[in-house]
Amino acid sequence: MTKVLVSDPIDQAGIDILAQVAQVDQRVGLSEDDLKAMIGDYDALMIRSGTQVTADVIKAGGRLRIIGRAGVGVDNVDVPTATQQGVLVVNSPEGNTIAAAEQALALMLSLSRHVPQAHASTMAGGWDRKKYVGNELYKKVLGVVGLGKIGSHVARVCNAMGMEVIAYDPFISADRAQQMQVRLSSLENLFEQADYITLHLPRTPDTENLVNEELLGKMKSTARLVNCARGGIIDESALADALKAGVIGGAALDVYAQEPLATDSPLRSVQERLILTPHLGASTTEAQENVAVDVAEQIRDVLLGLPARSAVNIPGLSAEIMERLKPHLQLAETLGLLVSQLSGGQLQELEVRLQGEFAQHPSQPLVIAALKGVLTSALGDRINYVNASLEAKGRGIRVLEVKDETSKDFAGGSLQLTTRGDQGGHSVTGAVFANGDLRITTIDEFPVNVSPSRHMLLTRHRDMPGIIGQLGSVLGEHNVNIASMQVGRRIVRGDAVMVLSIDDPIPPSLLVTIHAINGIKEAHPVTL
Ligand SMILES: NC(=O)C1=CN([C@@H]2O[C@H](COP(=O)(O)OP(=O)(O)OC[C@H]3O[C@@H](n4cnc5c(N)ncnc54)[C@H](O)[C@@H]3O)[C@@H](O)[C@H]2O)C=CC1
Ligand SMILES: O=C(O)CCC(=O)C(=O)O
Repeated sequence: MTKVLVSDPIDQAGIDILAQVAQVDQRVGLSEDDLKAMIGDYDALMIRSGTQVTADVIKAGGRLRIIGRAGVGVDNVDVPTATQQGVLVVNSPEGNTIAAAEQALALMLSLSRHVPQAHASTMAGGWDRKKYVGNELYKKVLGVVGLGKIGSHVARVCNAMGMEVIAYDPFISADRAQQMQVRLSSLENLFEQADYITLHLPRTPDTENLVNEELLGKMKSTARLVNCARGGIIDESALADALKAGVIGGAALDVYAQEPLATDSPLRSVQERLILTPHLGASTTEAQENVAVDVAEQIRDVLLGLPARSAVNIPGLSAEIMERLKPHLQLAETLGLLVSQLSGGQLQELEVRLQGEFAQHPSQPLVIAALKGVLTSALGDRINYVNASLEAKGRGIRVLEVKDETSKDFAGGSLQLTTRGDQGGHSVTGAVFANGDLRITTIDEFPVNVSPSRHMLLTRHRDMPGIIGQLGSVLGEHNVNIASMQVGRRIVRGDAVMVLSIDDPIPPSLLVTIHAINGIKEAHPVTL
C-alpha cells in the first residue's frame, strides 16, 4: 500500500489529490524523533515550513521517494542528504508568490499609516488622530532586494502606485530590470537612497545577517524596512538597537531567525515603529490551495512513475523536458546500462557524445539518464535521476560531454556513450527512430541495427564459418530461446560482433561454455 505522511496543515484540495493514489496520514506537530520513528513506513512526505526534515529523518525513510514542500523555501529540508539518498524534493515555486508580495505591501502600508498601532489605541478607547499621522508611498523610493518572482510583483505594484523603484539583485540583468521599470543599484546605494526597503531574497550562507548594523546605519532615519523573505537575513539584535535608537524609521517583519519567535527575542523589547506577523506571507486561502494542489499533484505523479514539474534537486530536468525527451532519455539510459555491462570493472570516464540533431537537445538531462543507466548495474534501485550525478562524482567517474552537430548518420541524430576504465573501454551508439523506437546502431567499431530487448548476449568473435551454429547449438542445449540474432562486421574474416536477443537470462555455467567456443573472444550477457 502506497502511503503519504502529511506533517503540516495542508489544504484539503491537496489531501484529496493524494488520496487518489495513496493512503494519506495527517499527523501535525510531530517531533523529530516521532518523525524518524514513523517515516520508514512512508513513500512520500508532504510538508509546509513547520516540519524540519533533517538528514536523520531522510536516512530513516527507507522507502521514501519524494518530499513535497507546499511552498517556495526548502530551507527546512536537508536537500543535499535527500539528493544523496535519491529522494526527490519538489516545491511550489509560484503558488504563493502573490500572497507573499501582498503581505509585503500590507506591511509597507501598515508601517506608513501605523495601522496596527492606531487600531490597538482605538480599541483601547483612544481617539488619537495626531499621533498616527503617516506618510504616502507616492513618489517615494522603494528599494527591492531580490528581484525574483515576489520582488518583481512588489516592484510592479509599487510602480503603479507612483513609487520610484530601485533594486539590488546580482543575478538580474540591467535589461530585465529596465523592462520592469526598475533601476539596478548597489546594495549600499539602495540602503542609502530608499524610503522603503523590502527583502525578497533567499537565506543562504551569503545572505545570512546581510542586513547588519553597518547597512542599517546607511539608511535614512525616516526609512522603513520590510522582511517577508526569510529570517536570519537581518541581524535581529542590530535591528532592535537601530529601532530603539531611532537610526531608522520603522520595520515590519514576517519571518525570523528562529521560528516561532523566541519569547526573549530582542525584537519583543522594541516598543515602537515595529510590526511583527507570525510568518503569514503565504497564508491566504488562495495560496494555500494553490501550493497544496501544485505539490500534491507532483507527489501523485511521482508515485505513479511520472515526472515532477518543479523538482528542486534534479537540475535541468523539468516535466516539460522529461516529456519532450522521453524516448531520448530512455535511449541514454538503455545505452548506459548496455555499455556498463560490456565494460565491467572500475569505470573512470564516461563520454557522452550528442551527434547531429541530438546535439540540439539539452545535454544535462541526457547525461543524467546515461549515468543512471551506467550506475544501475552497480547500485540497482538505489540510483535514480536525483542522485546519479552525485553518485558518479563520488565514484570518481569523469564525465565528458561532446556535441557534434556535423554528424549526419541518422535524421534525428544519435547518441554515443564511451567508457574508459581499468579493463579498457567500450562504446555504443543508438538512435530514436521516427515512431519513437530505440535502436542500437553501433557496438564498439561495428555497425548493427538492433532493438534493445530485456535479455541479450553480445559476443566479439572471429568472423569464421561455424561459430554462429555452435553458439546456437549451445544455447539450444541449455534451453535458451533465441528471439533474434545479428552480426556486425567491418571486414570479411576479421573481428565481428554478434547480438542475440534471448528470452531467458544466461546462467553463469553456460557463459563458461560459450567462452570455450573456438573463435569467441568476449561474451557479455546483458540485461536491459
Ligand atoms: N513569508 C512567506 O511566507 C514567504 C516567503 N517566501 C520567501 O521569499 C523569498 C523570495 O521568493 P521568490 O521571489 O519566490 O524567489 P525567487 O527565486 O523567484 O527570487 C529570489 C531572488 O533573489 C535573488 N538573490 C539571490 N541571492 C541574492 C543576494 N545575495 N542579493 C540579492 N538578491 C539575491 C535571486 O537572484 C532571485 O532573483 C524566498 O526566500 C522565499 O522563501 C516565499 C513565499 C512565502
Ligand atoms: O508554508 C508557509 O506558510 C510558509 C511559506 C514560505 O515561507 C515559503 O513558501 O517559502
